[in-house]
Parts: sequence; structure tokens; C-alpha cells
Amino acid sequence: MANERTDLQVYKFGGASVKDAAAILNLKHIVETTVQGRPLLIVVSAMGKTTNALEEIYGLAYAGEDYDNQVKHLKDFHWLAAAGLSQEYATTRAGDTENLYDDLEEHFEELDQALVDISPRHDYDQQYDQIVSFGELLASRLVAFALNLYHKTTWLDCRPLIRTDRNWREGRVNWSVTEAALTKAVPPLLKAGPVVTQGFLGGTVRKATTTLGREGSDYSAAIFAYCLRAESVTIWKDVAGLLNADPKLFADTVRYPEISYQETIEMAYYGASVIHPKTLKPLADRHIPLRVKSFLDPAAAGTLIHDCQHPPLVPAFIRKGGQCLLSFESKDFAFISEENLEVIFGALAQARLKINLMQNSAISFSVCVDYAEARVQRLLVLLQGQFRTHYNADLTLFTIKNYDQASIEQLTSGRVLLLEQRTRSTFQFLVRE
Ligand SMILES: Nc1ncnc2c1ncn2[C@@H]1O[C@H](COP(=O)(O)OP(=O)(O)O)[C@@H](O)[C@H]1O
Ligand SMILES: N[C@@H](CC(=O)OP(=O)(O)O)C(=O)O
Repeated sequence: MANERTDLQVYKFGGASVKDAAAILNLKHIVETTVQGRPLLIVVSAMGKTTNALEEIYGLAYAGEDYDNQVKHLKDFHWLAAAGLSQEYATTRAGDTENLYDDLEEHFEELDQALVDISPRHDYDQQYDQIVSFGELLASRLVAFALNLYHKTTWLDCRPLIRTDRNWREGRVNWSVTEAALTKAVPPLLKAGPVVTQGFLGGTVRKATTTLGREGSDYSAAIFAYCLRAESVTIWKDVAGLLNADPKLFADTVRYPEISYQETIEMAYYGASVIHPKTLKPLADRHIPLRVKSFLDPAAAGTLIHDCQHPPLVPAFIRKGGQCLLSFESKDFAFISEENLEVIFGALAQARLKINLMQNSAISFSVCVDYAEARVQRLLVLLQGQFRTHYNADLTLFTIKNYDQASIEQLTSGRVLLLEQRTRSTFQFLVRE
């Protein structure tokens, strides 16, 4: 069994591909026309912008403010989708429809109770996970319902199976426990037909819900695929595949038909938001190919990410907004030493800030991180005794991978660069836009 692969296909559908009843019916069509009897596990994100809506509701509840309207809106939104789906099959499956409404109602009752239990005295991040996780539970119910009309489909709660630690909002997976749980629970279910489960979620040993980081459903698909030794993973997006830039931000993008894990990991790391950065490593470790395909044009080729050699790629452009540049100077104007760096890195880790770029000069050290106000404030408190600190928020980090002179000129022209850095393959700069 050690390195054996199964014939399991893992499909991941994100928020855009399940945004309403019509989108879910399109998903069903994709499953019917592409799977051809092979075992299939489907990982589903929350519908549309539901996770943002739940974040807002949680913020209100935590602040002790009224959130009833927002919950009602969310409920109406899911009910509308349920009505749209059940209308399609009204005459044939009345019993199933009733079950769907019961399941949704139960999740909303649980959400109501969880909101009542929110208290500013308890850990913010831990309570966040208990609320924000409902989007995936609801969406997966709707998808399982729609598919069940075509083929017996099982809805699976992934939280008892994807075991994480208590690193709330970015649970770290316990791979051995998760692999043992999944390999025991999932194969028997797959024998009966497709299995629909949630992205983004996990659970602790004490059965508290955790989340894996915003946009983490791609990563969930990779966790399932790794543990179940899937044949391949397909993530269905609203773009033609992995492109050399985000088409919402750049004109004239080109699709990569084939690309290596390594190149893709780097693009995701620098901020290409089409794939969650943690997705690639588990797949590369078990040589599981990843396809990025369009749910708007399922027959089109998309992008195949796998072990491969390819000629040099056209430059890729990546824009990462919401950046913050922090500079530290030692208070006595002494040179920045290794001891200083140890303290700074330790504090960054404690404040849970990830470095996107760093630069050292004689008496100062600068890092660029994603701007999360509470975390940056925590860092400043940790370091204020030893360093003079300055910071600039609202910055944008641009990365050009596989750059040439023309691509640098194209992107930097007319801009004031606050910091720039160049390696053999990557050019990065920070600007205020
Ligand atoms: N290099 C890229 N190639 C393709 N799409 C990209 C790239 N970089 C960013 N994107 C954006 O990623 C979006 C798809 O990802 P995302 O919105 O997270 O999908 P979902 O939430 O449905 O899984 C696209 O609509 C596109 O705007
Ligand atoms: N719903 C979660 C997880 C996720 O991955 O969503 P999507 O696949 O739509 O990016 C979020 O919005 O963060």
C-alpha cells in the first residue's frame, strides 16, 4: 500500500462555483459529464461571499451589537438556493427536500446558539472558528442534495476527521491522525457514490471546530487527496486555468497549459490568489497532479500542475495588497546584530506575522508583512523596549517571476518604489498605490 494510488478523483468547488442554485446545478452537470463512474470526493466552500458575511456577524456579536438582520439575510440567501434546487425536482423527491430544509434549519439553530454564546471574555480566534465555519456546512448540504438526485451521494462532516491543533483560524493538521481517520471512514462511503464534504474546516481532539486559514478549501482538497492517495485533484474556478496574472488586475493574460509544482508553489507564495499556498506541498509529496479548470467551460483544457520540465515561462505578475513595511532600529544606533535579528524573528513568530520580504542595512532591519492591525500592534509592544520602530501600512507588493527587462519596465514605470529586491528569477518591489 505504501505508495499505491487509488482511482479517486477529488474535485474542489469554491465560493464562485456554488454561489446560487444555478451554479450548483452547473456543478451537478460537471460531475455527471466528467466523472464517468470513478470514485469522487467533492470538497465545497461556502456559497459566494458567505464567509465574509459570517465574519461580519461574528464581529457584531463579539462587540455586543445586533446581528439579527445579517443572519436573516444569510438565511434567506440559503433558502433561496434550496428553493431553486428543490423546484427542479419538486415532483420526484419531496422527502429529500424536506430533509434538506431540516438540515439547513438545524445548522441555523446551531449558529444562533453559537452566537448567543459569544463573549468578549473568551478567546477571539477560537470563537471566530465556531461561527465562520457554518458557511461550508450549509453549502455542502445544498450540493449533496443536488447530486443525490442524480446518484446516491453521501454528505460527510469533515470536522471529526481532519484533525488539527488549537491554532485557531489557521489549524495545523495532524497528518497521521487525519490519514488514519480518513482512510478508515471514506472508502466505504465512496463505494455507494460521490461523497460531498467541506473545505476550510477541521476539528480538535476535543471536537471544537477549527478553520485552516481564509481561502483554505483548496488546501482541504489537497489534505483529502494526500491522505486518500487520490489519482488527481481538480479545482474548478471562474478562470481558464492558472494564468500569468490575475485577469481582474492585468490585461492580456496567458494561460499556462502545464506547469511544475515548484513554479506554482512560488506563485502562490508570492500572492497569486488562485491557489491557496499550502495546497501544493501535500500533492507534490505524493506526486498527485492538480488540474485548474473553468467551471464555465469544463471541456476546455485548463492547467495541469505536476512533476514536469518545461521551457522558461512567460513572466508572471503578482500583486499583493494590504502590505505593511516595518523598520526596526536599535535604540543606541548600534549595528543590527544576529542577536537583534533573533529577537525580531522571535517576536514576529509570537505575533503570528509572516514575512513577505525583508531587507537589512547597517542600523536598521525592515520587513514587509500582511497588515493585520492587532498582530502588528502586538509586535510593536513586544519590541518597543529594544527598538525604535516605524511602520507604513496600505502598501502593495508586486512580484514578477521569470522577469525580463521589458516586464520590469512595464510594471515599474511611473511608480515610486519604496523597496526593491531582485534574485535570479524574481523581481519584487513595494509601492504605495
Ligand atoms: N495567476 C492567476 N491565474 C488565474 N486566476 C488568478 C490568478 N491570480 C489571481 N487569480 C484570481 O483567482 C480567482 C479565482 O480564485 P478564487 O476567487 O479564490 O476562487 P474560489 O473562491 O472560487 O475557489 C480568479 O477569478 C482570478 O481573479
Ligand atoms: N469559504 C472560505 C474558504 C475558501 O477557500 O473559500 P474559496 O474556495 O471560495 O476561496 C473563505 O472564503 O475563506
